[in-house]
Amino acid sequence: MADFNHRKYRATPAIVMTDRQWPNNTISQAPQWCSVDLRDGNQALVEPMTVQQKLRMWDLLVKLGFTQIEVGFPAASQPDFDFVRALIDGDRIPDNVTVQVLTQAREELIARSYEALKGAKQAIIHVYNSTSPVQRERVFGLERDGITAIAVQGARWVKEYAARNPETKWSFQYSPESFSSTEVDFAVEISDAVIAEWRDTGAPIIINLPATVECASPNVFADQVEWFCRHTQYRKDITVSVHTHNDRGCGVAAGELAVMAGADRVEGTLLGNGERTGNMDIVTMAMNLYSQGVDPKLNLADMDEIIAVVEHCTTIPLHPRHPYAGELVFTAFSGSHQDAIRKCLGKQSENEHWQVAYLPIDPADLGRSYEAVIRINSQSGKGGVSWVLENDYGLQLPRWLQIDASRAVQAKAEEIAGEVSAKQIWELFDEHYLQTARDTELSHFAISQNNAENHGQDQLSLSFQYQGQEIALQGYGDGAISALVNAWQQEFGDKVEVLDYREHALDTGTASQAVAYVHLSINNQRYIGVAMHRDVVTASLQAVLSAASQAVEQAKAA
Ligand SMILES: CC(=O)SCCNC(=O)CCNC(=O)[C@H](O)C(C)(C)COP(=O)(O)OP(=O)(O)OC[C@H]1O[C@@H](n2cnc3c(N)ncnc32)[C@H](O)[C@@H]1OP(=O)(O)O
Ligand SMILES: CC(C)C(=O)C(=O)O
Ligand SMILES: [Mg+2]
Repeated sequence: MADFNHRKYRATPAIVMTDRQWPNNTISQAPQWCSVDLRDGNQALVEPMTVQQKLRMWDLLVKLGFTQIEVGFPAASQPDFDFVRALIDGDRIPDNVTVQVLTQAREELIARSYEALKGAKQAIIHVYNSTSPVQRERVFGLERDGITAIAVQGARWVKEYAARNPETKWSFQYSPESFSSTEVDFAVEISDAVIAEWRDTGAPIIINLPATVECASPNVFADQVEWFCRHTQYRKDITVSVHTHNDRGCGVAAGELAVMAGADRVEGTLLGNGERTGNMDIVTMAMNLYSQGVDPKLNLADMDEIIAVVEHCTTIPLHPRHPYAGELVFTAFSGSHQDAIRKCLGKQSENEHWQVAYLPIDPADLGRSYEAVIRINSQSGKGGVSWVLENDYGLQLPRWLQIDASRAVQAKAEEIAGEVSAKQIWELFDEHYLQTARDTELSHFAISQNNAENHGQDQLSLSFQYQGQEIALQGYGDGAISALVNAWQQEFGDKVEVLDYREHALDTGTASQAVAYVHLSINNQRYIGVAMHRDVVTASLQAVLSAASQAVEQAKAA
């Protein structure tokens, strides 16, 4: 039995700050994005990406509009080194894109990183060392001063090697790794020491604050970032970047709150691949901005391509409920959700803001079709069933028919304990309504329109097939349906009342058809008839016969 004991843990200390500003801020523009798919994402894979896979990911990142891309840790392995060379030697880096590489603060690794970047037009050298108490005490066995000395020495090497490679426009980036677990005053102190080392070079400086391990709620991270921004001596001279992980499931929230707290730049990966539970998911954060009317400055419209490339490169399948991208995220099974979506979509016009219940964004923006939005199982109601019949088969069911049809579909869903496809819904509709119409097929009819001989009414004569017999009827009425109802009453002695009648044209693609729906009360019992025909009067008469014949069947069975 595992020792499941919460007393083994303690709370991450909160930041003492009574005048925090970030909760009052909103995000009105996208931060700078830096993709770390090819480094942090890659280092978390069971099988790191091959050069071919990296190139495919690279091409996608460039296409999406990333202008800063961390391409690897070239001093760590030959494939990482070769990939950076492939980008530079293959002239694959567009002028507006800056590559970034990561290195520890060790001279041989820094030297190798510069070697990898030789010939790049512009590049960011990203150096890090770890700063939290656990890292200081248990991993490095050093006091704050010793840890600061590693960072400053690393910064000095970075500066020196940059000076030896002046053909490249360099930017310098420092990460106090494990920032989220580091005392804020020390994070500021060590970062300021690094900045002081770099300031005289004139190179752009990025200080990247990582939640290497997410160990507190996102508001605490936002406090740490705000505290950092307010206490560094060099706020105006630097770009403040954040790099969050998702250990508590709040990587995106922490990224967003950090931007509210002053971060200019956000590092993350597409769909959140990365160490342990992943890096902060740039797709989700960018789409969150998009859904608030903020230009995310990334073009994520071809979501299916993004998923295909990420799955190919990471060999990790996407969760079907992954925000914005998963197969099920724009799908509603619940009846009341389907009903609300159908009503809202019917009222949504092109030139207004999106106002559709249960759909935070328009699925069409990401190349998703509306057909996939509403899917039917036992949780679905009449709204969903009518949506499918309308969208896929062009039927605009009246409300009483929606209710009746959804009962049949519900029964089927319960029987199969699963999803009922659009095709199955159509088959049920056909079996329940259209088959009865075929069983009472109209052979011929003739109407003579109202004239004096007919007492100002229409005269109808018709015959139809019923169980191998040809049955003939004749009657008068105000229109064909009324004449048929009167004829039926007269012939069979039933009390028949038309409760409702609808018809509409149905574009089947090849030829235009009409569909008629009739709701009859026969001897105080309700019956539904539906029929299709290219002639609307034929469809109406057929629908009445279909409904009436059910009363006959029921009387026989009683
Ligand atoms: C949170 C992050 O994602 S950080 C990035 C992590 N990514 C990776 O580590 C992937 C790439 N790294 C690697 O492949 C390897 O670590 C290499 C090739 C770079 C280096 O490998 P090695 O030299 O064998 O050693 P290793 O990484 O284990 O380094 C440990 C040594 O470096 C020191 N060290 C670790 N990090 C740093 C750092 N950022 N700066 C300076 N020294 C460091 C350690 O104190 C330790 O020193 P010791 O040998 O004197 O005890
Ligand atoms: C190297 C740093 C930025 C990192 O990946 C982390 O701390 O998570
Ligand atoms: Mg990381």
